[in-house]
Parts: sequence; structure tokens; C-alpha cells
Amino acid sequence: MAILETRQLNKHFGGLHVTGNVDFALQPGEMHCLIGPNGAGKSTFFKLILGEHLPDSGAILYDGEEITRAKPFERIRKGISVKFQVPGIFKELSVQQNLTIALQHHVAPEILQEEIDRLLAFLKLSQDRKQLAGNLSHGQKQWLEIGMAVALKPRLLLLDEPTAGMTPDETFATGEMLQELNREGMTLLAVEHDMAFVRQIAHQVTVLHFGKIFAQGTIDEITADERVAAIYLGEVDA
Ligand SMILES: Nc1ncnc2c1ncn2[C@@H]1O[C@H](COP(=O)(O)OP(=O)(O)OP(=O)(O)O)[C@@H](O)[C@H]1O
Repeated sequence: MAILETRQLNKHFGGLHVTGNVDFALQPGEMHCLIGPNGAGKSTFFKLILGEHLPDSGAILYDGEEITRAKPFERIRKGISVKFQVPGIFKELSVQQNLTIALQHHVAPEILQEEIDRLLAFLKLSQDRKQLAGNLSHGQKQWLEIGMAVALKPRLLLLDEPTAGMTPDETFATGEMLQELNREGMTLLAVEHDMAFVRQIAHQVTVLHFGKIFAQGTIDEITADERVAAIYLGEVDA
């Protein structure tokens, strides 16, 4: 059974059909990338999954259970987590304090430090634990944000352009981090523009165009598809 499924999902903004009859299924253990030109509706699709927008019609199922109108916090409680593009870390607190905030109400006090150390090592931030989060490099801030998003070990992690603004080395290291999470059993869905990164991590790729699923397949199938190249060149209309 799919861990996440949308059925005939629709969302309008005024006259603009931003999500159009989207039937999408994500299998447990999959690393899936969502791509598409600017304005294709990728962020809106994420916000529907997270409950930040409610659809006009259609359904969203998580683990077979309908969550179409569930509140965002209810979805988080069920095991969905998200890393947004803009870091939501506390800049005036240290790296360690940020992770403490993410963990403290969910982890027994006697294993809190152990869990923080585990996360710091995973995020390659052990040396920077006392550093103020605001002083980290752009890439390190994104990693800390990933750490906060995965602190509670969600089953499904959504990432909105996780490598935006990163150097190629940081991008590659981020891919390795996400692969490690995936090996531990996490399912991942990422909106991404960097095709080298998509190639590094994605088992499956979905192309959105004008709010509809335009193509789906492996990265090799997608990059070989001339129709997909044409939409990026603005040669395919709604
Ligand atoms: N709250 C809103 N009200 C009105 N229109 C919106 C709203 N949110 C998004 N849109 C419009 O919906 C369309 C899809 O936007 P969305 O942000 O989902 O696309 P995207 O694929 O994530 O784009 P990008 O790659 O540029 O981030 C755009 O035309 C956008 O202007």
C-alpha cells in the first residue's frame, strides 16, 4: 500500500487551476523527486499534502487513512515532516540548543544528549555544536534544518528545494545524508531543480506542468523524454 496517495486532487486560485486532478502515489521506502518549470504547482501540491492549503476536491491518504482535511499538526503527529526552503532555525541559539528544542519534549531526558550527539554526527555539525546557528554557512543551516525535521524520526519527509543555494560539494553531501535516512526506512519526497541532485537520489521522478502530472519515471526515462525537454523550453502549453 502507498504511504501517500492523492486521488483526483484539485486546487484553484481564482480562475487558475494550480492542482489539476492529480493522482499520485508514493511507495514506502521510495525517494521521489517532484520537478517542473516555475509555477508548475509544486509548492502548492506540497502545501496540500501538509494541510496548509485545503483542496477544492479530491482526497489525500496517508497509510491508507484519509487526511484530506486533517490539521497540519495532526499530519505531523502521524509521521509526516517537512523541511522548507527558508530555514526555520533559531539563529540566536547554538546548534545544540536548536536540536534540543526539536527533541526535548519527545525524548526521555536520560537519552537526550545521546540523541543530540547522534544527530550532530549525522549532520556533520559535531565540531560546530556551540556555534550560533546564525553563524553557520548556508549549507550547514540547511543541514541543521534537516536535522530538526528528522529529529522525531518521521516516516515521510517532504523537502522543498533542499539544495537551493548550496555549493556542488554541499549538494552532494546533502544527497548522501538523505540516502542514509532512506536506508534507515524513511520515505522522501523532494521538490528539486538541480538535476544532478535528482539523479543522485531519486528512484522515481514526477514532472508537474500547469498543475497536472505530465510525466513519471526514472531519471533516465525523464531526461530522455523530448516532451519533458519541450516544457522547460516553453514549447508545451496547458
Ligand atoms: N496563495 C496563492 N494565491 C494565488 N495564486 C497562487 C497562490 N499560491 C500559488 N499561486 C499561483 O499558483 C501557481 C503555482 O504556484 P506554485 O508556487 O505552486 O508553483 P511552483 O511549481 O512551486 O513554482 P516555483 O518552482 O517557482 O517555486 C503560480 O502561478 C502561482 O502564482
